[in-house]
Amino acid sequence: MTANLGPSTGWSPPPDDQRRLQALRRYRILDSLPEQAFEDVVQLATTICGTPQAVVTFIDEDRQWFKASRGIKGEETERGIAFCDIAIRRPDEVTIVRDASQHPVFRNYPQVTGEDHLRFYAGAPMVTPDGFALGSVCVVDVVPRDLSLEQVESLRALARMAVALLELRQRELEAQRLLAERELATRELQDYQRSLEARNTALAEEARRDSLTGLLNRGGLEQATMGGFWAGGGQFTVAVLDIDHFKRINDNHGHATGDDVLRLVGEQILQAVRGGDVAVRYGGEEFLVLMPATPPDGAITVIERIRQTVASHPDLPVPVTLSAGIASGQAGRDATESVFERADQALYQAKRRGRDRIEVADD
Ligand SMILES: Nc1nc2c(ncn2[C@@H]2O[C@H](COP(=O)(O)OP(=O)(O)OP(=O)(O)O)[C@@H](O)[C@H]2O)c(=O)[nH]1
Repeated sequence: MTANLGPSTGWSPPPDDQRRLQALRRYRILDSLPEQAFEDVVQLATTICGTPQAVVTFIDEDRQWFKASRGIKGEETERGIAFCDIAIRRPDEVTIVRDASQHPVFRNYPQVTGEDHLRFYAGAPMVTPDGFALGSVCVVDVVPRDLSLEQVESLRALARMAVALLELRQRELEAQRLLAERELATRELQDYQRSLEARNTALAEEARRDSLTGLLNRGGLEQATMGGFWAGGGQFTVAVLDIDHFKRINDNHGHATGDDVLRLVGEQILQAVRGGDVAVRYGGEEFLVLMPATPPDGAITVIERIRQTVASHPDLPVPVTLSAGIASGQAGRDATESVFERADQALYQAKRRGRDRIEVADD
C-alpha cells in the first residue's frame, strides 16, 4: 500500500471534486469549533499507531483543515502539498508512506525537507455513505516506520467512526435547524394571531361606536350596561339631550353642516362626562348620558355645563341650543328603562317649555 502516486508536476484536483466539495459543505464541519469526539479519535489514533502526531483533516477546495489534531501546530495547510489530498484519491485504501524522504515526489515537500521533518505518514480516508472521501484520519511521525495490519485496520475503523460522528452531527444540526424553523413558524403564527385579535378588538370597538361622533351607539350602550353597571349602589341619573330644531339646521345649512354640529356636540358631551359615565349617540340628534352614583344635582351641573358650552361655542357654524331631560333612580330598585322613560318625558317637557333648557323628572 505504499503510495506511489502524487502530483509529479503541479497540482490538480481529483475528478468530480466539485461534488465532493458540495458533500463536504453539507456537513458544515469546516471551521467548526473543537469537539471532544473528534479529539478522542486523534488520541486513539496516536495510541493505537504509536505515533506522536495524528490529525482528523478535511480537504477543502484549496486547503486541508484540521478538525482535531495531536502533536501538530496550526489548523490548516495548503491543499497542494497535503499528503491527505493524496489519501482521499484512493478512498478504499489506507495510504502509507514509510519514509517520505525516500519518496520520489514527497521528498520535495516542505514538511519533509523543512523543520517538521515528516517521514512517516498513514492516512485512512473518511468516506461518506454516498461515497465521497471528505478527508482522512491520519498519523504522522518524524522517523520512518511502518504499521501492523491491526494498526492499519484500526486506523480504518477510526475513519469510519469519524464518518459516523459526522453523520450524527449533521442529523443533530438538521434537528436544531428544524426546531429553530418550527419556533420561528410558531412565533410568526402567534404574531399573526395577536394581530388578528387586535384587529378583532379594534373591529368590535368600532362596531360599538357611532362613526360620526365617536360616542357609543345603541349596541355599545347595551354592552356597557350589561351586568352590574349600577352595582356601585346609591342614586344614578340618566340624561337625554336633544339638539333643538336640528331639522332646520340641516334644511337651511345642509347635511354636512348638520354633521359638523353633531360632531361638536358629541365632543362637548365626551369632555364633560366623568370616567365612569356612559355617553351615547342614541338616535339622529339625540344623546344619552348614564351617570352611575350621581344624584340629580350633580347630573344637572354636568348637563348644564354641556348646554352652556354648546350654546356659546365659537366653532359651531350656526347657533345651536340643547334641551335635556334628567331623571334619577335608585340602584337595585329602579329599572334603567323606566328611569330613561322618565328622562325622555322630562325632555319632552323641556321642548314644550321653549327648548334650550333642562327639565328634571319628579321622583
Ligand atoms: N346631518 C345629520 N342629520 C341627521 C342625522 N341623523 C338624523 N338627522 C336629522 O335630524 C333631524 C331631526 O329632526 P326632528 O326629529 O324633527 O327634530 P328637530 O328638528 O331637532 O326638532 P326638535 O327636536 O323638536 O327641536 C332630521 O331632519 C334628521 O334627518 C345625521 O347623522 N346627520
